[in-house]
Amino acid sequence: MRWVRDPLLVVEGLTMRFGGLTAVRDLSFSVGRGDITALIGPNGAGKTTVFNCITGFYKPTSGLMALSTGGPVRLDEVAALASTGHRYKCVDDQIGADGVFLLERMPDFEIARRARVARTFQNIRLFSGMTVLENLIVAQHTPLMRASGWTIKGMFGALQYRQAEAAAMKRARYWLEHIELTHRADDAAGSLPYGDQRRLEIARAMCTDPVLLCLDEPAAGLNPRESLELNTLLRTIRDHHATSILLIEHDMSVVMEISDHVVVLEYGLRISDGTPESVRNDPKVIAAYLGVDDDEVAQVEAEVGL
Ligand SMILES: Nc1ncnc2c1ncn2[C@@H]1O[C@H](COP(=O)(O)OP(=O)(O)OP(=O)(O)O)[C@@H](O)[C@H]1O
Repeated sequence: MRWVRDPLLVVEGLTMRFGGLTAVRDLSFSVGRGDITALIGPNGAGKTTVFNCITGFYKPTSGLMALSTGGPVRLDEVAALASTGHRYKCVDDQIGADGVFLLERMPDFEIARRARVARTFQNIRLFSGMTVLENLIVAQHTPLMRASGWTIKGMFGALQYRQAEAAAMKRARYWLEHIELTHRADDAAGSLPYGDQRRLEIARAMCTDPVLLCLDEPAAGLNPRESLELNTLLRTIRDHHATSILLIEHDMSVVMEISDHVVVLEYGLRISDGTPESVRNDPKVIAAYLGVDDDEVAQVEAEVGL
């Protein structure tokens, strides 16, 4: 169980209130380094709110979210850092350097750049008028701008900038091949079929070289063939890259097929946490899903093989 042995992210006592509504209540769970972790639960359980807290879109009401890129999160180290009042501690101050990051204290752009957490949204947010390849290059804007010395070196074609540009192109081409869209590189992203756009979004997020990739319902709206392609892509990311995946997903066949670890929420509370097998046989989880519409019950039972 990597989420115990080698946690990349530890969430402790996370609470998020919107006025009188508590969307997430004292939630604790870990994400194992190298795992695919699924966050599941009925509609309104608080899954997207958790994502929004981890990625800095919301500032949580209370709680701790510690991410460690160099080795397992150690709570003594986290407590020592928290007591200093700092947001993170890196090996050196370079962006991208390994370190410990207190996400609840960091703004969203710093979470993306320094802690290297990338995300996708429930609705597709590609630059639809740009080409497929341009979408992958734009994702690498920050390292390119840094190498350009914020335009001057870029304008004069400095070696450092040309090297960064070549590296960005190489990475974009690598991901294009992995999502099998090399032949569509010069087409507008908005002209791709839905499933291809979903995979392009994931490839774009991977171009930022994240340690944690947060995917909000990546299988939503996909047909069975596209779902299989998505599973293959996510397994490739897990098995061949130093990127752990945290996903929200309603499609139980995807969750049970590819997850190493499943965390179940209901009304903002964690009701189950473990391997896919243990979670799908957990009476609390079955009851939570039985609490939804009858047709959804039948669908979930069929998908988890009950
Ligand atoms: N910005 C907000 N302001 C007020 N209430 C919010 C806000 N965001 C979420 N909520 C509420 O918090 C609760 C949890 O919502 P959330 O979107 O996190 O659930 P979810 O599990 O992701 O649901 P779904 O599966 O339907 O996407 C809901 O009652 C929702 O209405």
